Amino acid sequence: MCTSILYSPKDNYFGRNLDYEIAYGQKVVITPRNYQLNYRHLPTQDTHYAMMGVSVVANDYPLYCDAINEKGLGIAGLNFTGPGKYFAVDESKKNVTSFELIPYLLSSCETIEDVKKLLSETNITDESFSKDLPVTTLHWLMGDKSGKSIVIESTKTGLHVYDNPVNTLTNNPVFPAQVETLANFASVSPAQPKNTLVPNADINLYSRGLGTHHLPGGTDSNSRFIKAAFVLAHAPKGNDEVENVTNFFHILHSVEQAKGTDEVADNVFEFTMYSDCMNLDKGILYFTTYDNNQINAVDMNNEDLDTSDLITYELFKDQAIKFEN
Ligand SMILES: C[C@H](CCC(=O)NCCS(=O)(=O)O)[C@H]1CC[C@H]2[C@@H]3[C@H](O)C[C@@H]4C[C@H](O)CC[C@]4(C)[C@H]3C[C@H](O)[C@]12C
Repeated sequence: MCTSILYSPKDNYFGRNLDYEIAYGQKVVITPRNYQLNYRHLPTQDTHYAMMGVSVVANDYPLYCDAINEKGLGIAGLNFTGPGKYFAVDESKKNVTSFELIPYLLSSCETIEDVKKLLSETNITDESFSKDLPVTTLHWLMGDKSGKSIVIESTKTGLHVYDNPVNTLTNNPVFPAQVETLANFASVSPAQPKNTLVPNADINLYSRGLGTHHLPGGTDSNSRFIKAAFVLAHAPKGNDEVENVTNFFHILHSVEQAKGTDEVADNVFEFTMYSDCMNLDKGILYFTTYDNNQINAVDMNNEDLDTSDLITYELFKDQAIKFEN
């Protein structure tokens, strides 16, 4: 399972938990403006917006899991097995494979309005990158500097783009059905509840936090959707970068998966491999990983973005415990 959010206290922060059981050797990857972007069905782009995110690099191609561009547009791909469906090439549309979608959108769009326009003439095709890296069915959360986000879903009924009122995305079911379930938890609150159950009885509110008693805590995607939407909606808005990056990771870590809690096959467990937080306004990617709680960062503006080769940084690191004695 995965969870992605857009948090906008002042600057806008976009990112995700990547929960899975298979590591693909992801790195932090910057694609500079003059890296040649090739597509299966579209013309090569010799120059485009620079982008940065978490990616697998295969045959010198950036296979992004999530990324932002230099204009402050962010995107994350999350598993969407079941409802998700890609199509054969459609000559009346711009055809883009699912693994090209992130560079395709980030290379030329500045806002989610630009994305909506481009997607209205786009078909996502069902071709794989290679035999070893087959097609994965995803849906995507995208956010920009306006503080608004959209969800992109390609299903058997076609390509859909939904405005996202809660700036949160997890996995199944389809996004409109996910949003509908929020109603079941509408009374969840950070405040202590009023006794409307048996108003005449004197009910002892025996614990703090009883307003969240019905908040789901499971690792399933609907539970994480509700919980992340709640924690995000009530997150404080800090004044400085460190405070807001810290808040961001607390929101994501409220739905992270500890090893041993989500069994996907006999004795195989999904867990939160990494969490990232990308400042859309400043072009900085912060990250933590399962084995390293330290917040690490890469600032794309500290690189020469007018170059043509991919720039990579290690993502998975060892734990760094600071002994005090
Ligand atoms: C597994 C990841 C999604 C995590 C997630 O949503 N987990 C929930 C699992 S489930 O619902 O409970 O089954 C997805 C997100 C982005 C995906 C990667 C990106 O799409 C980039 C390439 C695309 C290639 O086609 C396959 C390898 C790959 C490198 C993908 C591997 C894998 O499918 C990733 C890493």
